[in-house]
Amino acid sequence: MESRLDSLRDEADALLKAGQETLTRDINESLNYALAIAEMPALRWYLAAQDRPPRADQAYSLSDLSQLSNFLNTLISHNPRYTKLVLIDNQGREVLRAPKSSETGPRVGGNHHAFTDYFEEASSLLPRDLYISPPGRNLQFELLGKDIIPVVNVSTPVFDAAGERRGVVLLSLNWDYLIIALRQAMLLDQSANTLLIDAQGRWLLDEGIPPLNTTSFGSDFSSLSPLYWQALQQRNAGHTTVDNHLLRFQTEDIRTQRYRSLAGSIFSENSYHPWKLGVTLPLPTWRSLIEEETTVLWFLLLTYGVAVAFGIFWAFSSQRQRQLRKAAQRHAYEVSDLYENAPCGYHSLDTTGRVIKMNRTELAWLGYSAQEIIGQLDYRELITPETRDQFEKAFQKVKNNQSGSAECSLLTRNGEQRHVMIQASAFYRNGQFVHSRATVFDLTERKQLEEKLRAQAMTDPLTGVFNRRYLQTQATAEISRARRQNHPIALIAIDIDHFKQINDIYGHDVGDDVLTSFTKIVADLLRQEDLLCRVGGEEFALLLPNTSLSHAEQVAERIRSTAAATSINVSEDHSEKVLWLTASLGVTAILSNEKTLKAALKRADIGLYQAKENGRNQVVVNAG
Ligand SMILES: Nc1nc2c(ncn2[C@@H]2O[C@H](COP(=O)(O)OP(=O)(O)OP(=O)(O)O)[C@@H](O)[C@H]2O)c(=O)[nH]1
Repeated sequence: MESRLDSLRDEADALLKAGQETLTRDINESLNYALAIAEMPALRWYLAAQDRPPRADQAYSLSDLSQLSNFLNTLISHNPRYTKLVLIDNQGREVLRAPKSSETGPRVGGNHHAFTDYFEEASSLLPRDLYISPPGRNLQFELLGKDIIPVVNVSTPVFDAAGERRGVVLLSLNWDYLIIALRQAMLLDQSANTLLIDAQGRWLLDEGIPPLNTTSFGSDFSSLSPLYWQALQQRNAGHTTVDNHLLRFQTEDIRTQRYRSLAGSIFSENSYHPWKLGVTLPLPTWRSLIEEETTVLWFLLLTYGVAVAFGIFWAFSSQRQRQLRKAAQRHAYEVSDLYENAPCGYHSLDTTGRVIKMNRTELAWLGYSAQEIIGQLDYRELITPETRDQFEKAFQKVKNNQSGSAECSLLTRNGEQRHVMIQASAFYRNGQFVHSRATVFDLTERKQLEEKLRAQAMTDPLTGVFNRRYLQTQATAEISRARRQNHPIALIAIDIDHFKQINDIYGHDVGDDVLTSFTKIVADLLRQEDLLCRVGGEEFALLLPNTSLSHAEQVAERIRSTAAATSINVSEDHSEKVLWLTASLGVTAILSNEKTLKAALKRADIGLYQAKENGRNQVVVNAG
């Protein structure tokens, strides 16, 4: 926009300059024309001849004068710039007029030119001085063809060769012709409008300018358009903005400015000068700029398109970036959550074994906070001394960039132990061990389950005492220990008497209750190291480590007597019953040469059989 304004100013300068030159050139030419005519010798002589008859020795004959008249007639008739040429004598009488046939101008007869401004002014001027009348003033209109046109009268005095004043030459300029030339010179741009206003604010052109299109020559422009008038009055020349137009104007005084000829002084009426010559150009708007410059339009459209495309791309890409960022955050959170809250423990140790990282799960197992462990403790301090060796071996392997695993027991803060499996590998960088990466599986529950299963496999589910299988496994160990320690070891076989009757009378469930109660009666009589096992339906075997045969007999007798003296409460069909029962027992010692229980069991069974045979509720020792 700024550059368009600059170029608009340049354009206005150029147009104004063209107008100035046309105006100056045309007026100058007219002035020179008038001077040249006034100095024609034939014309001087012709004027002088008006006062006295020509002498025979005169250089010019009457026919010459006729030729002069024809010459001037032809000159003016063929030059549309002038409407007439008039020679006036010192008395103001018209002595010659061209064109002869012209009916233009006020018909001044007699010496009536004597009272005109052009005659009065020129009559007092020196040779080569000129007078210019204001355009179209008073009687300065002429009928040309069918139009009444304004004229400017240019007059200059005529002197003869002796320097005697002989009259005045009047040349009338066709003002329309002059301003058409002016406007043509300034109409290079269709949107440009020309202004020419005299010092009184009179419009000197034939047409107005928008919006004062109806203005015509002689209108009082100062009151029709005060805005323009005010702007023109403020300075002699310059640029200004009026009514969305750029106005470039210049003060023109044809009496003084740029007049290049042999003329002397130029006179005119002061109140009509100087004129203001100007040009207006509409100020550019964005719309006009775009209309003028389709490239600008395309550029703007392109810029707009690129901006919109970039905006859309940016919106999509930032949305995509947000989605990616969110996905990355979610992923990071999931990874962190997986690490921290996995069902197994994770930790990393530096080369010395110090904990540098540990997840929440393992911290929870151990009962410590991260601050208490990370960077503070050697992992070895968390392992029971019994399993520390296994850890150490595995850790050395890991430091050598191999994978290592160890089953260890961890010591928790509250003194419990957690049996774990640690599997680890190394994080190496540039061939250097940086830290270990270990996964810790808690085997405590599995261990407990294993023990439970093992215990179940060794236990009689009804009575809770050991079963036959356990007796056989454990007996071997006990026998070997007894032999090692040279301690006696004894075995008692126990069988409840007439148990079948209990089942038959009270039912199998009551039989089960009786079995359980009997077991408790026996177990309560035993030491911790004694091993009571249910080896059959109502048969029990009792292994007594560090017990002699005689002592075993005492134990057997105590069992028998207690069982016989202890009532057993059972319920049958919602009624309570009290039962009494007895048991038969066979006692034997495990001999020092026996490695298994087999023979001893047989002996004890024989003793038991004898007890049954002897009437039941008794103890029989079978020493073997
Ligand atoms: N309720 C119950 N009965 C059992 C169980 N195991 C075995 N019995 C029963 O115990 C009874 C054992 O009977 P027998 O071998 O004839 O011996 P008894 O009746 O005790 O006679 P003696 O041993 O000769 O005094 C059988 O009826 C078995 O069915 C058990 O787990 N529960």
